[in-house]
Amino acid sequence: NPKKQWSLNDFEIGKPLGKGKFGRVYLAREVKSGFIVALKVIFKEQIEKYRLHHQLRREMEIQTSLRHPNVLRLYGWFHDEERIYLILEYAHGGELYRELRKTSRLSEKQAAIYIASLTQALVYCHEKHVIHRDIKPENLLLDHEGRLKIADFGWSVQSRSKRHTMCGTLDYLAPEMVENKAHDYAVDNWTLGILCYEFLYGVPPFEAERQTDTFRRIMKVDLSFPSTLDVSAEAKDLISQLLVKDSSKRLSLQKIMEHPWIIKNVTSHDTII
Ligand SMILES: COc1ccc(/C=N/Nc2[nH]nc(C)c2C(=O)Nc2cccc(NC(C)=O)c2)cc1
Repeated sequence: NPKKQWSLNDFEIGKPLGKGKFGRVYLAREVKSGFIVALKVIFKEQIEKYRLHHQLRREMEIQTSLRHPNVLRLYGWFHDEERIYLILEYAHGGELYRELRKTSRLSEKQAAIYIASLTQALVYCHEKHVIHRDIKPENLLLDHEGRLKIADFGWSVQSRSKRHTMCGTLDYLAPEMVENKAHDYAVDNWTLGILCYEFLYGVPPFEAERQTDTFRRIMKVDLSFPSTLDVSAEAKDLISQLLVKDSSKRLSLQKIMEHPWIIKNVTSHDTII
Protein backbone atom coordinates (compact mmCIF):
# COMPACT_ATOMS: atom_id res chain seq x y z
CA ASN A 1 0.00 0.00 0.00
CA PRO A 2 1.62 3.22 -1.24
CA LYS A 3 0.54 5.47 1.65
CA LYS A 4 2.18 3.41 4.43
CA GLN A 5 5.03 5.16 6.27
CA TRP A 6 7.88 2.67 6.01
CA SER A 7 10.83 2.48 8.43
CA LEU A 8 13.92 0.35 8.85
CA ASN A 9 12.07 -1.75 11.46
CA ASP A 10 9.82 -3.06 8.69
CA PHE A 11 12.78 -4.86 7.09
CA GLU A 12 15.35 -7.56 7.83
CA ILE A 13 18.51 -6.55 5.99
CA GLY A 14 20.34 -9.29 4.06
CA LYS A 15 23.58 -9.40 2.06
CA PRO A 16 24.90 -6.31 0.29
CA LEU A 17 24.13 -6.61 -3.43
CA GLY A 18 26.62 -4.00 -4.50
CA LYS A 19 27.56 -0.38 -4.44
CA GLY A 20 25.63 2.18 -6.44
CA LYS A 21 26.89 5.70 -7.15
CA PHE A 22 25.70 7.24 -3.87
CA GLY A 23 25.31 4.32 -1.51
CA ARG A 24 24.92 0.59 -1.18
CA VAL A 25 22.15 -1.77 -2.21
CA TYR A 26 21.09 -4.56 0.16
CA LEU A 27 18.86 -7.58 -0.17
CA ALA A 28 16.05 -7.14 2.35
CA ARG A 29 12.86 -8.83 3.45
CA GLU A 30 9.73 -6.97 4.53
CA VAL A 31 9.06 -8.59 7.91
CA LYS A 32 5.25 -8.88 7.86
CA SER A 33 4.83 -10.20 4.31
CA GLY A 34 8.20 -11.90 3.81
CA PHE A 35 8.40 -10.00 0.49
CA ILE A 36 11.97 -9.74 -0.84
CA VAL A 37 13.15 -6.31 -2.02
CA ALA A 38 16.37 -4.47 -2.79
CA LEU A 39 16.98 -1.63 -0.34
CA LYS A 40 19.08 1.16 -1.84
CA VAL A 41 20.68 3.26 0.93
CA ILE A 42 21.74 6.77 -0.11
CA PHE A 43 23.68 9.08 2.20
CA LYS A 44 22.08 12.51 2.47
CA GLU A 45 25.44 14.25 2.77
CA GLN A 46 26.39 12.73 -0.63
CA ILE A 47 23.18 14.09 -2.13
CA GLU A 48 23.74 17.51 -0.53
CA LYS A 49 27.41 17.56 -1.52
CA TYR A 50 26.57 17.02 -5.20
CA ARG A 51 23.33 19.02 -4.92
CA LEU A 52 21.34 16.11 -6.39
CA HIS A 53 18.20 16.70 -4.35
CA HIS A 54 16.05 17.62 -7.34
CA GLN A 55 17.41 14.72 -9.40
CA LEU A 56 16.84 12.12 -6.67
CA ARG A 57 13.33 13.47 -6.06
CA ARG A 58 12.63 13.30 -9.80
CA GLU A 59 13.98 9.72 -9.95
CA MET A 60 11.67 8.74 -7.11
CA GLU A 61 8.59 10.48 -8.50
CA ILE A 62 9.20 8.98 -11.95
CA GLN A 63 10.03 5.43 -10.89
CA THR A 64 7.18 5.26 -8.36
CA SER A 65 4.71 6.19 -11.07
CA LEU A 66 5.94 3.66 -13.67
CA ARG A 67 4.34 0.22 -13.85
CA HIS A 68 5.77 -1.97 -16.62
CA PRO A 69 7.24 -5.52 -16.63
CA ASN A 70 10.53 -4.17 -18.04
CA VAL A 71 10.85 -1.22 -15.65
CA LEU A 72 12.20 -1.89 -12.14
CA ARG A 73 9.57 -0.98 -9.56
CA LEU A 74 10.18 1.59 -6.83
CA TYR A 75 7.67 0.49 -4.18
CA GLY A 76 8.32 3.34 -1.74
CA TRP A 77 10.95 5.11 0.31
CA PHE A 78 11.74 6.45 3.80
CA HIS A 79 14.60 8.32 5.50
CA ASP A 80 16.34 8.87 8.84
CA GLU A 81 18.77 11.62 9.93
CA GLU A 82 21.57 10.68 7.56
CA ARG A 83 20.17 8.29 4.97
CA ILE A 84 17.43 7.92 2.36
CA TYR A 85 16.19 4.37 1.69
CA LEU A 86 14.62 3.36 -1.65
CA ILE A 87 12.48 0.20 -1.53
CA LEU A 88 13.15 -1.28 -4.97
CA GLU A 89 12.10 -4.42 -6.83
CA TYR A 90 14.66 -7.20 -6.43
CA ALA A 91 16.01 -8.53 -9.75
CA HIS A 92 17.77 -11.79 -8.97
CA GLY A 93 19.98 -11.86 -12.06
CA GLY A 94 21.71 -8.57 -11.30
CA GLU A 95 23.25 -6.28 -13.89
CA LEU A 96 23.03 -7.26 -17.56
CA TYR A 97 26.56 -5.85 -17.67
CA ARG A 98 27.84 -8.90 -15.75
CA GLU A 99 26.12 -11.26 -18.22
CA LEU A 100 27.70 -9.36 -21.13
CA ARG A 101 31.15 -9.62 -19.54
CA LYS A 102 30.67 -13.39 -19.03
CA THR A 103 29.36 -14.25 -22.49
CA SER A 104 31.07 -11.29 -24.30
CA ARG A 105 28.49 -11.49 -27.12
CA LEU A 106 24.82 -12.46 -27.13
CA SER A 107 23.00 -14.62 -29.68
CA GLU A 108 20.93 -12.66 -32.20
CA LYS A 109 17.78 -14.10 -30.63
CA GLN A 110 18.74 -13.02 -27.08
CA ALA A 111 19.87 -9.59 -28.32
CA ALA A 112 16.57 -9.12 -30.19
CA ILE A 113 14.55 -10.15 -27.10
CA TYR A 114 16.39 -7.55 -24.99
CA ILE A 115 15.98 -4.85 -27.67
CA ALA A 116 12.24 -5.65 -28.01
CA SER A 117 11.82 -5.53 -24.19
CA LEU A 118 13.68 -2.21 -23.98
CA THR A 119 11.64 -0.81 -26.87
CA GLN A 120 8.36 -1.75 -25.21
CA ALA A 121 9.54 -0.25 -21.90
CA LEU A 122 10.48 2.95 -23.75
CA VAL A 123 7.11 3.11 -25.55
CA TYR A 124 5.55 3.00 -22.09
CA CYS A 125 7.98 5.60 -20.62
CA HIS A 126 7.54 7.97 -23.56
CA GLU A 127 3.74 7.68 -23.22
CA LYS A 128 4.29 8.90 -19.64
CA HIS A 129 6.52 11.72 -20.97
CA VAL A 130 9.62 10.17 -19.43
CA ILE A 131 12.91 10.17 -21.36
CA HIS A 132 15.40 7.85 -19.62
CA ARG A 133 18.55 9.23 -21.36
CA ASP A 134 20.98 6.94 -19.60
CA ILE A 135 20.20 3.44 -20.76
CA LYS A 136 23.41 1.42 -20.55
CA PRO A 137 24.17 -2.17 -19.48
CA GLU A 138 24.89 -1.07 -15.89
CA ASN A 139 21.38 0.33 -15.61
CA LEU A 140 19.76 -2.84 -16.91
CA LEU A 141 18.97 -5.63 -14.49
CA LEU A 142 17.75 -9.18 -15.09
CA ASP A 143 15.09 -10.85 -12.97
CA HIS A 144 14.99 -14.55 -12.01
CA GLU A 145 13.42 -15.38 -15.42
CA GLY A 146 16.11 -13.42 -17.28
CA ARG A 147 13.63 -10.65 -18.06
CA LEU A 148 15.22 -7.26 -18.55
CA LYS A 149 14.42 -4.38 -16.15
CA ILE A 150 15.40 -0.77 -16.73
CA ALA A 151 16.65 0.59 -13.40
CA ASP A 152 18.25 3.80 -12.15
CA PHE A 153 16.10 6.66 -13.40
CA GLY A 154 18.54 9.04 -11.81
CA TRP A 155 19.25 10.75 -15.13
CA SER A 156 15.77 10.58 -16.61
CA VAL A 157 13.65 13.68 -17.06
CA GLN A 158 10.02 14.51 -17.46
CA SER A 159 10.14 15.76 -21.06
CA ARG A 160 8.93 19.23 -20.03
CA SER A 161 12.23 20.26 -18.49
CA LYS A 162 15.02 20.55 -21.05
CA ARG A 163 17.53 21.07 -18.23
CA HIS A 164 20.13 18.32 -17.97
CA THR A 165 23.68 17.69 -16.79
CA MET A 166 26.26 15.45 -18.37
CA CYS A 167 26.07 11.76 -17.48
CA GLY A 168 28.77 9.11 -17.04
CA THR A 169 30.52 7.43 -19.97
CA LEU A 170 29.99 9.04 -23.37
CA ASP A 171 29.65 5.71 -25.21
CA TYR A 172 25.87 5.65 -24.98
CA LEU A 173 25.15 9.33 -25.51
CA ALA A 174 23.48 10.59 -28.67
CA PRO A 175 25.15 13.42 -30.62
CA GLU A 176 22.63 16.03 -29.47
CA MET A 177 23.35 15.12 -25.83
CA VAL A 178 27.09 15.05 -26.32
CA GLU A 179 26.78 18.49 -27.91
CA ASN A 180 24.69 19.55 -24.91
CA LYS A 181 21.89 20.59 -27.22
CA ALA A 182 18.21 20.44 -26.38
CA HIS A 183 17.17 16.87 -26.96
CA ASP A 184 14.01 14.86 -27.11
CA TYR A 185 12.75 11.32 -26.82
CA ALA A 186 14.87 10.18 -29.78
CA VAL A 187 17.99 10.03 -27.59
CA ASP A 188 16.66 6.75 -26.25
CA ASN A 189 16.25 5.43 -29.82
CA TRP A 190 19.92 6.19 -30.50
CA THR A 191 20.90 4.32 -27.33
CA LEU A 192 18.93 1.27 -28.48
CA GLY A 193 21.19 1.25 -31.54
CA ILE A 194 24.29 1.46 -29.34
CA LEU A 195 23.07 -1.38 -27.13
CA CYS A 196 22.06 -3.56 -30.09
CA TYR A 197 25.57 -3.18 -31.53
CA GLU A 198 27.17 -3.93 -28.13
CA PHE A 199 24.98 -7.01 -27.58
CA LEU A 200 26.09 -8.44 -30.94
CA TYR A 201 29.73 -7.27 -31.16
CA GLY A 202 30.61 -7.21 -27.44
CA VAL A 203 31.78 -3.56 -27.48
CA PRO A 204 29.92 -0.26 -28.06
CA PRO A 205 30.30 1.01 -31.67
CA PHE A 206 32.19 4.25 -30.95
CA GLU A 207 34.48 2.95 -28.22
CA ALA A 208 37.91 4.63 -28.26
CA GLU A 209 40.94 5.00 -26.02
CA ARG A 210 40.21 8.60 -25.05
CA GLN A 211 36.84 10.30 -24.46
CA THR A 212 37.73 12.94 -27.04
CA ASP A 213 38.01 10.21 -29.68
CA THR A 214 34.68 8.67 -28.60
CA PHE A 215 33.16 12.16 -28.83
CA ARG A 216 34.55 12.60 -32.35
CA ARG A 217 33.38 9.16 -33.47
CA ILE A 218 29.84 9.83 -32.13
CA MET A 219 29.64 13.21 -33.86
CA LYS A 220 30.82 11.65 -37.12
CA VAL A 221 28.61 8.56 -36.57
CA ASP A 222 31.78 6.65 -37.41
CA LEU A 223 29.96 3.26 -37.56
CA SER A 224 31.55 0.12 -38.96
CA PHE A 225 30.67 -3.57 -38.74
CA PRO A 226 33.73 -5.83 -38.32
CA SER A 227 33.45 -8.50 -41.06
CA THR A 228 35.21 -10.93 -38.69
CA LEU A 229 31.89 -11.42 -36.89
CA ASP A 230 28.97 -13.09 -38.63
CA VAL A 231 26.10 -10.74 -37.86
CA SER A 232 22.91 -10.83 -39.93
CA ALA A 233 22.16 -8.12 -42.50
CA GLU A 234 18.84 -7.43 -40.73
CA ALA A 235 20.63 -6.69 -37.45
CA LYS A 236 23.04 -4.31 -39.21
CA ASP A 237 20.08 -2.67 -40.94
CA LEU A 238 18.30 -1.99 -37.63
CA ILE A 239 21.48 -0.59 -36.04
CA SER A 240 22.10 1.63 -39.09
CA GLN A 241 18.54 3.00 -38.90
CA LEU A 242 18.97 3.92 -35.23
CA LEU A 243 22.50 5.38 -35.25
CA VAL A 244 21.46 8.35 -37.38
CA LYS A 245 22.71 11.81 -36.43
CA ASP A 246 19.47 13.62 -37.33
CA SER A 247 17.25 12.54 -34.44
CA SER A 248 14.09 13.04 -36.52
CA LYS A 249 15.31 10.37 -38.96
CA ARG A 250 15.92 7.62 -36.39
CA LEU A 251 13.64 4.58 -36.62
CA SER A 252 10.65 5.11 -34.32
CA LEU A 253 9.99 2.74 -31.42
CA GLN A 254 6.90 1.47 -33.26
CA LYS A 255 8.95 0.73 -36.39
CA ILE A 256 11.58 -1.06 -34.31
CA MET A 257 8.91 -3.52 -33.16
CA GLU A 258 7.96 -4.10 -36.82
CA HIS A 259 11.56 -4.50 -38.05
CA PRO A 260 12.30 -7.87 -39.79
CA TRP A 261 15.15 -8.62 -37.33
CA ILE A 262 12.78 -8.28 -34.36
CA ILE A 263 9.92 -10.14 -36.07
CA LYS A 264 12.30 -12.97 -37.06
CA ASN A 265 13.87 -13.38 -33.59
CA VAL A 266 11.18 -12.46 -31.10
CA THR A 267 8.01 -14.49 -30.72
CA SER A 268 5.14 -13.23 -28.58
CA HIS A 269 5.94 -15.30 -25.50
CA ASP A 270 9.48 -13.81 -25.25
CA THR A 271 8.10 -10.42 -24.36
CA ILE A 272 4.67 -8.92 -23.97
CA ILE A 273 3.76 -8.15 -27.61
C1 LIG B 1 27.53 -9.36 -7.41
O1 LIG B 1 26.54 -10.26 -7.88
C2 LIG B 1 25.26 -9.78 -7.85
C3 LIG B 1 24.26 -10.58 -8.41
C4 LIG B 1 22.96 -10.16 -8.42
C5 LIG B 1 22.62 -8.94 -7.87
C6 LIG B 1 21.22 -8.53 -7.92
N1 LIG B 1 20.89 -7.26 -7.86
N2 LIG B 1 19.61 -7.01 -7.96
C7 LIG B 1 18.99 -5.81 -7.79
N3 LIG B 1 17.67 -5.79 -7.73
N4 LIG B 1 17.23 -4.53 -7.54
C8 LIG B 1 18.31 -3.74 -7.48
C9 LIG B 1 18.19 -2.25 -7.28
C10 LIG B 1 19.46 -4.49 -7.64
C11 LIG B 1 20.81 -3.94 -7.67
O2 LIG B 1 20.98 -2.73 -7.53
N5 LIG B 1 21.83 -4.77 -7.89
C12 LIG B 1 23.17 -4.37 -7.98
C13 LIG B 1 23.67 -3.20 -7.42
C14 LIG B 1 25.01 -2.89 -7.56
C15 LIG B 1 25.86 -3.73 -8.24
C16 LIG B 1 25.35 -4.91 -8.79
N6 LIG B 1 26.22 -5.72 -9.44
C17 LIG B 1 25.91 -6.81 -10.22
C18 LIG B 1 27.07 -7.54 -10.80
O3 LIG B 1 24.77 -7.13 -10.45
C19 LIG B 1 23.99 -5.22 -8.68
C20 LIG B 1 23.59 -8.14 -7.29
C21 LIG B 1 24.92 -8.56 -7.27
